Amino acid sequence: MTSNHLATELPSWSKLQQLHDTKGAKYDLRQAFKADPKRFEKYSEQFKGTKTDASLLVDYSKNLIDDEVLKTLLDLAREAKVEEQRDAMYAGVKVNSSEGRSVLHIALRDLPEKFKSKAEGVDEVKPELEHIKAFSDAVRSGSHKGYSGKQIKSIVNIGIGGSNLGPLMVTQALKPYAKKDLEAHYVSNIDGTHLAEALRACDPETTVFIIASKTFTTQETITNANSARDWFLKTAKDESHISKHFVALSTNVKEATAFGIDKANMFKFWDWVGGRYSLWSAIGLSIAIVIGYENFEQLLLGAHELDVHFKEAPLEKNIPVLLATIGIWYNNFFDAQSYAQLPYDQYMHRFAAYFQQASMESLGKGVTKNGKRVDYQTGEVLWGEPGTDGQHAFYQLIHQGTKLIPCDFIAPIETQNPLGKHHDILLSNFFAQPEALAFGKTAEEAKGELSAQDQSNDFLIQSKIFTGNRPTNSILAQKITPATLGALIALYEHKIAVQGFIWNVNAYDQFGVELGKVLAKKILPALEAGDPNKPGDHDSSTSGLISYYLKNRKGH
Ligand SMILES: O=P(O)(O)OC[C@H]1O[C@@H](O)[C@H](O)[C@@H](O)[C@@H]1O
Repeated sequence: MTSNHLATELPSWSKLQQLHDTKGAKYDLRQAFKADPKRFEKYSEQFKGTKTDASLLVDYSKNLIDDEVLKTLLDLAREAKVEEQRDAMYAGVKVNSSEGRSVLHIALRDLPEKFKSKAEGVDEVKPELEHIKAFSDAVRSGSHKGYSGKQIKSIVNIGIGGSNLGPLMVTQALKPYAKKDLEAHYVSNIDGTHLAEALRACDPETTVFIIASKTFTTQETITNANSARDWFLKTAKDESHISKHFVALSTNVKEATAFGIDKANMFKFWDWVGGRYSLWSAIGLSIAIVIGYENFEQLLLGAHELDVHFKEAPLEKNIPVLLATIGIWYNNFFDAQSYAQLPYDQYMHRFAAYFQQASMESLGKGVTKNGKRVDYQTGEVLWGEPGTDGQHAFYQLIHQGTKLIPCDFIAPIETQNPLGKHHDILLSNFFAQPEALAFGKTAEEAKGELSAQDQSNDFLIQSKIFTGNRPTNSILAQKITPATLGALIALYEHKIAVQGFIWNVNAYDQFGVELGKVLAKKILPALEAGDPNKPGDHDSSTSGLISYYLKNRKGH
């Protein structure tokens, strides 16, 4: 299923522009809620797993939308053939056209084999899960021992981008499910500090290194893995001990073998698993080790149930489609420059960082799948920090700044750590912030709060006005369990897919990360040679910086 369109050519695009100009820009949420007491019921959806405890309530009523806007957004989705593109993706059609690959992270979690996706390797998913189960069980139970017979106490996942952010985010978000006597470290940065700090906390006799790299050629990961091996061999001495302490997660068996990893210690996945969608694959091995295979399976099943919802719910009730199209409403018609994910759950502190890669690497594209340059905005700039920390840092700008920043607020109903009044206080903030953003404070109200003397102080009155009409979605999860987290991640993955379908960009390649890598490889020899007078052939700025670095570096 290919589509040829520029989003601006779809009939509903100009209608949305009109709707924005005639009423969207002036939309008043106070009036909208007053006019329709059932607005919350109308503009909210519940998602409940049937075989898992996944449970989400998504309230999108505090958006600058009415029935006509919503209908037109969904018309836009239909005109862009979102449903057909989704079905093609699920079936295994090579929708990643530039790389000639299917996009089948949904197949990794299709444990009930509902979608019958077709691609080479789909039938290997379950045996590979068995492999993950066997290894994670062995590490957790202590039956997998280090070379000197001791039980494994630490794992170090060495990987970057999609081979790091997913497992890191999930193991943090699900920390209450983690095995207590096992430390997990995640090393991604080429900055030696990252590895050095992790190794300081490890003992070579009781550490397993997980080298996670789809391609197994990524400079940071291979360099870190080599340094980890050197560190290990300094104590272990004998290379034959490596097999008990190093495993590889990769699609590239050849490179992993060349690195010295035993076939039995390789966990494979397939080219139809994009790096930023890979936590469900062997890349999730560290998740299975940390929270146990049964919980890992719940994560997969929760995501699968959301996959079923995305596939089967009519667009009007389809949560990823609703969030995606409402996002487009602001991104393309209100010129919103960014979008914030604000989890009110301390364990989810890497959630926005994870979706920064998933969303921005997927949708940061300027050409359509047919090679036409787009004449509209694509990927949202995604950012966020957990509440309430964010409130005391950057919310001022969201409330009263000049930029429109649509936000998603996410919170669990049940906390993992009941502690006095804490959770109610946290949730009171979770409820209050979207309320304040939507309804603001008028000049009259601001004036009413001032002393008689200050009521004529226009600066004070103006400064205390909250314009309101700042849009938010509020997502309440019952509890951040493995299945609910799986569903939540899948929800946002599909939001990305829908936006990609509508903007008609390939959300599954990443050519934009290449150029900098190539230039760094050209620069490295000059740094190694160390002659400040020979920085290489560059512009005066780059040469000047390299020379300055070479002149001033010490202790090299
Ligand atoms: O897993 P690999 O092959 O080492 O790749 C890691 C990351 O490498 C980056 O260059 C890519 O942009 C990411 O998409 C990817 O996740």
